[in-house]
Amino acid sequence: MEGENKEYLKSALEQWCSVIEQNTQIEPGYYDNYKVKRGLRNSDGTGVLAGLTNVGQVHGYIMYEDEMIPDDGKLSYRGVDVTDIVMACEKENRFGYEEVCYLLLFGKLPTQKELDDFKALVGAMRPLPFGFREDMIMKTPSNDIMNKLARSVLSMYSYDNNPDSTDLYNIIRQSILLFSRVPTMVAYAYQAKAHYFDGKSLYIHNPQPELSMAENFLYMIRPDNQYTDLEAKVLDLAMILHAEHGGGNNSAFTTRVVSSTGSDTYSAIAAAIGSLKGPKHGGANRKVMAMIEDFKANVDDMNDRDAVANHIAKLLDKDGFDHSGLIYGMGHAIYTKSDPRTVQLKKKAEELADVTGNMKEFKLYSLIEELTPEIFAEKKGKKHMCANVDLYSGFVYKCLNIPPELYTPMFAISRMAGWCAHRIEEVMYGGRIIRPAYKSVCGAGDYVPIKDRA
Ligand SMILES: CC(=O)SCCNC(=O)CCNC(=O)[C@H](O)C(C)(C)COP(=O)(O)OP(=O)(O)OC[C@H]1O[C@@H](n2cnc3c(N)ncnc32)[C@H](O)[C@@H]1OP(=O)(O)O
Ligand SMILES: O=C([O-])CC(=O)C(=O)O
Repeated sequence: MEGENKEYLKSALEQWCSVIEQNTQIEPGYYDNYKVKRGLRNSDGTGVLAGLTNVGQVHGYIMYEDEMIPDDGKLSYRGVDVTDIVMACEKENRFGYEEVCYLLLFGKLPTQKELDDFKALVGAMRPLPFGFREDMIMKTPSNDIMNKLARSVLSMYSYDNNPDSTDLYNIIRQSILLFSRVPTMVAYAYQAKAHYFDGKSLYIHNPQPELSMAENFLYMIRPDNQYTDLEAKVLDLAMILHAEHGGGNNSAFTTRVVSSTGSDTYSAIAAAIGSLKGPKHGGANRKVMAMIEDFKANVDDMNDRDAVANHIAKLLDKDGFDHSGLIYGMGHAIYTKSDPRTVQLKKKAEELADVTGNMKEFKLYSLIEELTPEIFAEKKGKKHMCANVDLYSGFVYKCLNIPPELYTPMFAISRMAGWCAHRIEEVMYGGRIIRPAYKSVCGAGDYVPIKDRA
C-alpha cells in the first residue's frame, strides 16, 4: 500500500487493533453454552452432515454404538478405490490422471475411445485465448502463484461469451476449459514470477496437445522442455491422488457454498483456490518444506530420534518455526490410522530419495510421522493422528526438481476435477442456498449521539 511504512499509519493500525480487541470479544465459554459446532464438527470430531455426494468417498473410522473406531483410510472416486486406479496405471505403465478426470466429471470409467477423444479435446484447448497471457499474467505477475491463479480463473469470465448460465451444458464446457487451461496458466504464472520477482530468464513454451497433463506441465515449466518418463509418471501419480476428497473438505465445500447461490463457475473455482491456499489445507505442502528446513537448522543430527522428538515437542509448544503449534503434514479431519494417499506417496518418496541421494531427509520425514502422535498424546491427550497427503508430497516434488512455489498450485491443478464435479452436483441436486446459523451474542446497545461519545 502506498505510504504503508509511514509512522502515522502504523500507529493508527496498532490503535485500531486494540480498539477491536476491547470491543468485539466473544466469550470462549459461549461456544459450549450455545452448543456451537465449531468448524462444523460434532463433539466427537466427526463432521456435521451437510449434504450428499456421489463424487468421492473418504473413509477413516467406523461408528459403533456411537463410538468412533479408528480404521485404515480409504478413498474412492465415484465408488472406485483410488489405490486400484493407481495400481492399474502402474501395472500398465500408463498415465491415469485424464481417466480420473473423466470418471469424476461424468460418473463412469471411460472406454478407450471415450478416453482418447477426451484427451484430444483437453489437449487441443490448452492454449490461452489471444492476449490472455500478456494482459492477465505477464502484465500483473504475482510473487504467489495461487494468488495469480485465482485472479486468472476469475479473468476467464471476461473471455467467455456465456459466463453466467448454470445449465449443465455450459458448466461442463467451462469445466473442460478449466482442466485444459489452468495448467497453462500456472506454468506462465510461474515463468512470470521467476522472471519478474527472482530475476531469472523468461521462458514461454507453448502447450503440447499430444502430451499427458503431467508431461505437458513438466514440458512447460522446464527451460529446456526436458523430463524423464519416471518424473512424468510420478507427477501423474500425485495428480491422481490429489484429484478429489469428498464434499466436506474446505475447498470443495467452498465451491459448493458459492455454487449454491447461483453464482458463475469462475467465481466458485476462484474461491476454492483461495481456500486451498491456506496452510491448514493444501498450503500445508509448502509449509512442510519450510518446517523441514527449520528442523535441519535446529537439530544437529536430523536422524537422531531424541533430537527430532525434542524439536517436535518445542514446535507443539509454539516455541519456534511459525509459532502456530502445528506439525504440518500431520493430522486429518477424517483419517485416523492412515491416509491412503500418503501410503502411496511415501512409497514413491522412498524410491526417489534412494535415487536422488535424499535418504537422510526422507528418514527425517518418517521420524516426524512416527513420533508426532506419541508426543502430541503426551502433551494434549490421546488423539488418532496420522500423516496426511501433504507430508510427503512436497518431498516428492522436490526430488522431481519442482520448485516449492509450485507445490500448492500442483494441488490446485489436480483438484480442479473434484471441484468441477462438486459444482455440477451442487447445481443439479443441492437445491437450496447453503446458509447455516450464527447465534448473536452482541447484546443490545443504544445509539449515542456523536457529541456525547467518549
Ligand atoms: C489436503 C489437506 O488439507 S490435508 C491437511 C493439511 N493440513 C496440515 O497438515 C496442517 C496440520 N494439521 C492440522 O492443522 C489439522 O490436523 C487439520 C486442519 C488437518 C485437521 O484439523 P481438525 O480436524 O480441526 O483437527 P482435530 O479436531 O483433529 O484436532 C483437534 C486438536 O488437535 C490439534 N491438532 C490437530 N492436528 C495437529 C497438528 N498437526 N499439529 C498440532 N496440533 C494439531 C488441533 O490444533 C486441535 O487443538 P485444540 O483442540 O487445542 O484447538
Ligand atoms: O479432507 C480434508 O479435509 C482435506 C484433504 O485431505 C483434502 O482435501 O485432500
